[in-house]
Amino acid sequence: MRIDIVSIFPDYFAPLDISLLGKARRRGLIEVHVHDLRQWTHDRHRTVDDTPYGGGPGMVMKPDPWGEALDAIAPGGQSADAAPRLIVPTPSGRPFTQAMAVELAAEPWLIFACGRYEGIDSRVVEEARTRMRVDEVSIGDYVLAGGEVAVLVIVEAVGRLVPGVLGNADSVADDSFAPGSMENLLEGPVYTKPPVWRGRAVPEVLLSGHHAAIARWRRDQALRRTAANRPDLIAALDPARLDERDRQV
Ligand SMILES: N#Cc1ccccc1Cn1ccc2ccc(-c3cc(N)[nH]n3)cc21
Repeated sequence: MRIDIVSIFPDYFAPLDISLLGKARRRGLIEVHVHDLRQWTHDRHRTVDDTPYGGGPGMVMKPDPWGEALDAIAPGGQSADAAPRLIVPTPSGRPFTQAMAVELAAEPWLIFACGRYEGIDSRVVEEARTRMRVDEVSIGDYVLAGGEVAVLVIVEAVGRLVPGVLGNADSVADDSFAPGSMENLLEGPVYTKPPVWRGRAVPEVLLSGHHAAIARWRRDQALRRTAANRPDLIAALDPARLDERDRQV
């Protein structure tokens, strides 16, 4: 997978050189190119923003630098061998979900546009749609100061799904919210050594070696945590998938 990221703060993406994604890059599983948008400005002040038409607070990112950046990064647009998918984080985008992460992990080439100020002139997305697939994506119902943090979130969620990046493929299949998984339940509690820590013992069942009982306990814990923190997910469960024991939890 190739990833291009365009931002006026390229240093935001230093974390992509470490940990899981850093290893994936060194192993050639993911190729990441970070670009400073200002390299496509031509004035002395390297201007990327201007006042909004129609008035209102703040500034808006000018279309010209973005148009030139996307032209330079994806000159072929939708040509056969280079079909990038442009992801534009915005508070007004479609919710980013695990299902979307799975979908994006199958793409050969993603380009991320990191807006700042009050956003990017809307004609940039409009024009990009004429030559590539574009997704405007929100990572949650809160407002960030720009798209960079959202891109780090998306790149991590997508990158870990790229085949070979995670050591143990099974852990991806067990992910909460994994599409096609039995149902959307939150992860239950996890434990490791020591068996007693500051007087707190690991639940006996996890030390029992009784796999059916362990699976049952884990499902109970997942149901309890989901009911407590995400009652909306419980409401969305298919009743047919809940057995008598589940209903008692
Ligand atoms: N746009 C906009 C905007 C609109 C109003 C106020 C502040 C901003 C700041 N901003 C500029 C770029 C940009 C990108 C993504 C987010 C973003 C995503 C999620 N899920 N929350 N925030 C915010 C971004």
